[in-house]
Amino acid sequence: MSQSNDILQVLLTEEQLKAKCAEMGAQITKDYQGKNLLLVTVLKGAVVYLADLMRCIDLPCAIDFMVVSSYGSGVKTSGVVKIVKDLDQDLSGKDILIVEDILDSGMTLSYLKGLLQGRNPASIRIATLLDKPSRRKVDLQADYVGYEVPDEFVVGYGLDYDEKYRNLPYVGILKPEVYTK
Ligand SMILES: O=P(O)(O)OC[C@H]1O[C@H](OP(=O)(O)OP(=O)(O)O)[C@H](O)[C@@H]1O
Ligand code: HPA
Ligand SMILES: [Mg+2]
Repeated sequence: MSQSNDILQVLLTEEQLKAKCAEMGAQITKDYQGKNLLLVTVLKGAVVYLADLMRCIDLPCAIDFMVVSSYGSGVKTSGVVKIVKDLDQDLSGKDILIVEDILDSGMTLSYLKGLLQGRNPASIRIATLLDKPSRRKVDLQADYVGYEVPDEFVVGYGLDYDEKYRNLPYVGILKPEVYTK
């Protein structure tokens, strides 16, 4: 059965996502000239965005990954951010750009930013493809934002519900009956 049957509405098409990566990549390329850029990506959701964004950054840059989880198999944050896998390197002197798929309650990123800040990087910023400001629980803003999304649970382009839908090429609103039944 096609996963598209569970989608209420397509919010962002493949073409829009591609254009946004090009736009954000060009801005990051401008801003990080002469810097020691390290893209820190939060698995698993942000992996699709990273793969597209990094190819639009025309600069030498390294990548590294963390696994952090607070949603488990639900649609609401547990509020407890768990580090499942940490970075493999020292951050001193590096210009860190945290790459995320979505900034929702902000619990994940505020925890992560604080943690990495304590490791003495040269700078630290956040790039998020999606921003859902209506759900924010902590005062946090990203430095680079792709699109603002409404207060709906969205999936696709890396974002999951219960580990499904990550491979949809677009971002769509999940039908509520999928997670209320
Ligand atoms: O702003 P918040 O409310 O903290 O939500 C954002 C986080 O939630 C999702 O991750 P999740 O914990 O579902 O892990 P996943 O990336 O493996 O899907 C998403 O990828 C962000 O990392
Ligand atoms: O809307 C969402 N969709 C998928 N994962 C998420 N993690 C936080 N918000 C969301
Ligand atoms: Mg998730």
